[in-house]
Amino acid sequence: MYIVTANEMYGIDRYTTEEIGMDGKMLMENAGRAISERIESNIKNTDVITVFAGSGNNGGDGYVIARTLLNRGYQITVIQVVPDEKITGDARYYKNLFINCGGSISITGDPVEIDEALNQTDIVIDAILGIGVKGELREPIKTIVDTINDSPVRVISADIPSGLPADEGAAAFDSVQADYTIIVGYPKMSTFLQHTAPFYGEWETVDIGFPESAQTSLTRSVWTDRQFKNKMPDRKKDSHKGDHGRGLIIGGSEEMPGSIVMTVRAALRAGAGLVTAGSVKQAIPVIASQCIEATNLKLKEFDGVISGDQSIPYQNYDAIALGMGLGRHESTRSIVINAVRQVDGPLILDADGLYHIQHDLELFKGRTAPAVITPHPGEMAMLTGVSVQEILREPFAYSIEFARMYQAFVVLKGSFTIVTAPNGHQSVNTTGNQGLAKGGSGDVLTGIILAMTMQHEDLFDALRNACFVHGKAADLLVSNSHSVYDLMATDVVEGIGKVYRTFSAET
Ligand SMILES: NC(=O)C1=CN([C@@H]2O[C@H](COP(=O)(O)OP(=O)(O)OC[C@H]3O[C@@H](n4cnc5c(N)ncnc54)[C@H](O)[C@@H]3O)[C@@H](O)[C@H]2O)[C@@H](O)CC1
Ligand SMILES: Nc1ncnc2c1ncn2[C@@H]1O[C@H](COP(=O)(O)OP(=O)(O)O)[C@@H](O)[C@H]1O
Ligand SMILES: [K+]
Repeated sequence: MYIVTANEMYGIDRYTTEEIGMDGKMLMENAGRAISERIESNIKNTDVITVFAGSGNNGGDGYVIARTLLNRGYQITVIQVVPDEKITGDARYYKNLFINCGGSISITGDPVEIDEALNQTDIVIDAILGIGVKGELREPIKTIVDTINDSPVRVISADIPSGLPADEGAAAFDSVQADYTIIVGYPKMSTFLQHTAPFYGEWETVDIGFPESAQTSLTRSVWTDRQFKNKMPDRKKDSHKGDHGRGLIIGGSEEMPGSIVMTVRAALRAGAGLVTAGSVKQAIPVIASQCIEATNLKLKEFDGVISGDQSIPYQNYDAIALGMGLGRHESTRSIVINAVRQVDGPLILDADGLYHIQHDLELFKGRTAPAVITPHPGEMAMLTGVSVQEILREPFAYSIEFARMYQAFVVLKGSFTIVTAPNGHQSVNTTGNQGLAKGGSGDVLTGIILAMTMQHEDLFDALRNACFVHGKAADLLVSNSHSVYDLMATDVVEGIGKVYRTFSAET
């Protein structure tokens, strides 16, 4: 499922009308009809419906919806929130059809009248503004949006909650708070931003007839159950442990042996053939007792942290993950710097590994093998020198800039994790829940990433599948045996098997 900006959506619209030759009116009729169908399956036939229609094509969709539901016997009226002369083009055409079918319209922006109407309404259809919104809401629309939000009525938004920007980057906005949004064609970027996603409520998309060829330039999408299943590699009956990857995980310190334990356990559960844990001598007994399937590599240490120059046979491993629980001692930096320089296979940097590399990012440019960074927004802010708020406001843009500049894969974690490839392609993970907002979840993800990197041919697929498994494990656990309160990172490791059993051909 592709994700679009407003400009990309207008481009698809233009292509469909100009190159394919489909009439714009037909697209609007298709949109209004498709939205009406979804509305019908979500309401009672006795519900009183008020459509709020604005001046643009979103208002036009509103008039198609109003006519369709009127003709199906619903009690429906339109409140047009702009003066009549603002309704032009296709919207004017559909307004006239609604009137010709006996529809009733009141033209008002008066909050008292609107409040009275809302008191007698069960369902609001929000067709005030679509993806064409610019800047702050003007009056009377701003007050109308506030009035709708203050009322307990159920709100269904057409395409996008009115006022909400389609794209990332907006610092402040006023928006209708929808209970349910029926998105035309493709989800917009704001569907997947932490601060804008909640305005959509539940959402789904409707197909209005855009041709497949309109999508060719799109490079951003949601990773779906089906894609996960298709891209999960088969395991041959005669395979041996070397076929499934030899991974090295470096991390841990005397005070933090737990995080590397979770990474190692997750890598093993996710299917790695062999895993070696490289750590300080004080952490090895903990790792060895918690992960008896792994082997251990004792690294030089000072004062309980990995320290100084090491001679690590990186060439013996198919992929390396580095950083969890390292600590931030100055003397630990050299292992990170040297790994970025020397590891000539896939290298995954996480947590304190990111801290140590922050002033030497240029080293990524000298690598011939891929690097993967797995920052949460705080770590991404540290790496890019901007605030966490700025990262959250434009996670797609910051990820792409980093990935292109340093030719690295970026896994920017969050409630919607965005995976970005060096060529700028981006994929959003929608699995996972707030039960994962706990120490250790990221360590588990890194272990899964390591295992997937060694099992997939394509690294972008590996990262997308890893994020999918991580979140889905949490989702399955929360819907069966756990809750978002008690879920722990170690449970997520045990949940990996549930995902494989549910989604993969190989059970
Ligand atoms: N291919 C497509 O893109 C299709 C789009 N359709 C609908 O068309 C919508 C986009 O239509 P438009 O481009 O006309 O955009 P809108 O329907 O969002 O309307 C834009 C108009 O709203 C007003 N406006 C903008 N910002 C405002 C603000 N801050 N305060 C008050 N008023 C403001 C302006 O008068 C502007 O011309 C989509 O969201 C969707 O609902 C559908 O009809 C079918 C096809
Ligand atoms: N509310 C949430 N919904 C979905 N996934 C979440 C949520 N909160 C956290 N996660 C996931 O949990 C992991 C947390 O990673 P991170 O912040 O590095 O944790 P830690 O360093 O404590 O292990 C990430 O994969 C993130 O995507
Ligand atoms: K809308």
